[in-house]
Amino acid sequence: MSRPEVLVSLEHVSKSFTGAGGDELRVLDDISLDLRAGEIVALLGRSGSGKSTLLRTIAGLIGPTEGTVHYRGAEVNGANPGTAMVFQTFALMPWLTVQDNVELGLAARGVPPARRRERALAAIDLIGLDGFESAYPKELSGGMRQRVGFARALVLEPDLLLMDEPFSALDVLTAENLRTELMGLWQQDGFPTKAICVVTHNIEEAVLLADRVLVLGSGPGHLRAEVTVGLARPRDRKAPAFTALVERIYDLLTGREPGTVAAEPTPTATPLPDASVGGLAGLVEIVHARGGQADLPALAAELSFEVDDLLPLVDAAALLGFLVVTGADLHLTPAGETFTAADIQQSKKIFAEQARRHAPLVRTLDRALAASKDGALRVSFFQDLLRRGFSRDDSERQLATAIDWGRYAELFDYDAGAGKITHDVSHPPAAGG
Ligand SMILES: Nc1ncnc2c1ncn2[C@@H]1O[C@H](COP(=O)(O)OP(=O)(O)OP(=O)(O)O)[C@@H](O)[C@H]1O
Repeated sequence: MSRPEVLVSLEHVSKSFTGAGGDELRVLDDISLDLRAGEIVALLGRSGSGKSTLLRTIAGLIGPTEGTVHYRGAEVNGANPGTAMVFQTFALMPWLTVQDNVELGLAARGVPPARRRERALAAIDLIGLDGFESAYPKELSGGMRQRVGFARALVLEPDLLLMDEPFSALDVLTAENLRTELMGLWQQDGFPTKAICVVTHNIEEAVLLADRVLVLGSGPGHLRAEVTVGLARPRDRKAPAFTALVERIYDLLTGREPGTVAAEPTPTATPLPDASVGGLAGLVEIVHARGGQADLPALAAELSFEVDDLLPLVDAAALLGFLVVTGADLHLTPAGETFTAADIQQSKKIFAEQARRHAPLVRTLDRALAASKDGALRVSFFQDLLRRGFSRDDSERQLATAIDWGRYAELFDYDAGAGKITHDVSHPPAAGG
């Protein structure tokens, strides 16, 4: 059996933006992929991994810095004619009725008015907006507005429907409802699009919708793994095969990337997660309070946060050896247990020890200070070094995190006025680090 036709194909696509300081920020790195007729592909990754940039590149809304995008074999330069986009924030024209919003794209493509009207009515009907043709967006609930977003994209009958976190601005029930309806339509004959590519940072949503999940890694965004979801539709979130896949993808998102662990991790090879001491210690305490074990999605739901929001704290606690992450489960380690149970001075000592051992930038600063003549070093020295591996913003974030951690651990202090990192004289460094 021959494979379904390739609709859109990306070859060695990289994308860089020019940052605020004029420096180059690489957001996508060497991405190659094919999107084929008949499939739903989810692009899954953490915040900032470049998912939206990748989707906009597929749509031709932005051009790649390197590499090519092809639609049915023809190179795309400008808007990709085979795609239409559904946005997270609906992006409707508030001064136009539902009908006019849906017709807008057809007008831009030169479809005559009578045919426009006919096609818009069909799309409105398909997506369950019948009776709301003359309503204005402000009269509609979020769920209904996003239905307009879907109708406006589907009316164009794109080969490939692109969706950028289309359900994440909706409440949980509305989102679930719309997802289920969309999947119902997808399985019907006559659904006006051949393939769907959806951006999400929600693992369950990816497994619920997609035939293939492409997991993006960060810094810069790259394809980290591809997971095939061979489950029959409609899918049951509670089925063992479903939860097993979710667990596997959690491992891919939270685990270390193969090949990135150097013999002695360096500050650029092992960046510090963007987490304050207070934040990561709070997470360790919460896991401690739950008997040393917690399920990450359940914890996020309980705290009314997204899993994505908790990941930097999880990463930081795992880097420092306070938690171990297996799939979606967090387990307290003996070091985490002692850290939480100890008094403040003891906690600081444990933190200092773990940070020196496991947080490369903290270790680097600590060692450099120990070797300095007067126990003070210019922060710009480290900024310049970090710029070899990070953008300006990211190197500043790395230093801010290291300083926060080092201050708490009483390893060093920061004199912002002088722009110098200084040794915390009350606690001389341990010999050998
Ligand atoms: N036009 C732009 N100019 C400069 N930087 C940009 C631009 N667009 C995106 N970026 C940067 O590219 C990186 C990736 O952004 P992108 O929105 O693609 O990620 P994402 O994975 O979709 O994140 P999120 O889930 O938070 O939406 C970010 O660091 C972002 O600040």
